Amino acid sequence: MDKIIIEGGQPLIGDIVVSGSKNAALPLMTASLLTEETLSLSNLPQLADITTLANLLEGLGVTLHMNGDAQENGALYGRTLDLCGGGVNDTCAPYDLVRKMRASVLVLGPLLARFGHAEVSLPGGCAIGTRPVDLHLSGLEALGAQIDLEEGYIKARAPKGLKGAEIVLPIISVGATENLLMAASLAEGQTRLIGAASEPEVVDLADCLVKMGAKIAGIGTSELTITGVSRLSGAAHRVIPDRIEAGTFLMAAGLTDGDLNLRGARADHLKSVITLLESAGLKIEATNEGLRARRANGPLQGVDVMTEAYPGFPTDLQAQFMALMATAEGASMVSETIFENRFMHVPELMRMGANITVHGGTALVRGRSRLKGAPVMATDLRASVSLVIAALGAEGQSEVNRVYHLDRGYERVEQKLAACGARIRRVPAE
Ligand SMILES: CC(=O)N[C@H]1[C@@H](OP(=O)(O)OP(=O)(O)OC[C@H]2O[C@@H](n3ccc(=O)[nH]c3=O)[C@H](O)[C@@H]2O)O[C@H](CO)[C@@H](O)[C@@H]1O
Ligand SMILES: C=C(OP(=O)(O)O)C(=O)O
Repeated sequence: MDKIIIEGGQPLIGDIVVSGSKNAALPLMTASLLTEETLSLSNLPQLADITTLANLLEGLGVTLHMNGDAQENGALYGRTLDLCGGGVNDTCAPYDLVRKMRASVLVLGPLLARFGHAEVSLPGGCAIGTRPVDLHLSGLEALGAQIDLEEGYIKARAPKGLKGAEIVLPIISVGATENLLMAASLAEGQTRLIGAASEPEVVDLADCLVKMGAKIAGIGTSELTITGVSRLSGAAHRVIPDRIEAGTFLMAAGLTDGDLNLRGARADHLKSVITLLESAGLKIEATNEGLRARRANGPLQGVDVMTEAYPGFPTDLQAQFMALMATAEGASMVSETIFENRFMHVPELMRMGANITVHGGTALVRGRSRLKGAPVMATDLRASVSLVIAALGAEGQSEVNRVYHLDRGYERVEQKLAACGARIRRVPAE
């Protein structure tokens, strides 16, 4: 397995172009199953998760054609992917592909709505929590689907098609909202989705569905009204910039006492993050190109945070924020309310000298002036990057193992950081 070696202590100074959002791109790709025409997605990041989903869609019969905007070391970036669902001839998403990535479950709604049947492997538990899909399933049942769980597979049928209904989501779920939004777009009649997620990635999907001919009201709010149509068409859509990648680099600027220009970062998607980082002592300015981040003056201060659904502080930035707080003056309470097992970066940060005590879903971080480099193990995507940015600010050398997690969600991360002065290199597996 590849590992990353980092010599810490260099301030990150320079420009970073923010990539297209992984969590927007994945549901958008599954929307190609809703139509026999071509969906063209630009600004697609090059990531392991995108490849996994592309393989899954190709297995179902979607034809894929990739064009790149820029090339580096033979790979294409800022790519445009044309997906044509005209030849879909299989409605089964097998375990081998679904287990690699939970977002695969997003093929369920579109397949069921368009073909009247689908079989999708249950994604199973994963590192950050149990992550059930009960809300996806009960929502589809409300739309008239019959669902059975057999041999680890979700077997869904709607031989007479889906019918609009009122669905109340008791927990805000990004994935359930996306699955139900896609399914309801091709259902007969009107669906009201109450308690819907309003994350920018959900909005991006809804915007694309509207371009494809869907009728959706309330986009960006917690109540979506979808009037089903009998068919959707192709469309061209640009994936939004990755707010989680941008937020990660904002924190990296703070951790290394650097000065970063994040080209393409959208302040409107990062309001709660910017407010929190400013109260911790970062100066974040909107520029013509995106966001500029550096320390305001002096050391960072400990501040408390609680993860929440959008527009609250995102769980996908909790690990990175904890790394930042590990070197702030004073203490910080970090409360994780979305996933029950998302503190796996804690023992690894402690190997670097962080002082953290965990009680249930809350971690008390007592800051110290500097962390020390150490060999650490990446356990999930955001935990991995928290270790990378902690190592960039630490004294001495760190070795981050199991970086395949990082490759799921951060495009060319070593190149982007090295271009801003980081001493970082990847050691490929032997
Ligand atoms: C590919 C993608 O976009 N992943 C993001 C998506 O994941 P994902 O869509 O899986 O996350 P959800 O918003 O669905 O999960 C939120 C909470 O709802 C619970 N839940 C969810 C569905 C369900 O049927 N039953 C249930 O109980 C989950 O266990 C969790 O506690 O949103 C999360 C929350 O912002 C992010 O951390 C992930 O990065
Ligand atoms: C948890 C994440 O992704 P996924 O939902 O695909 O596991 C993430 O992007 O941080």
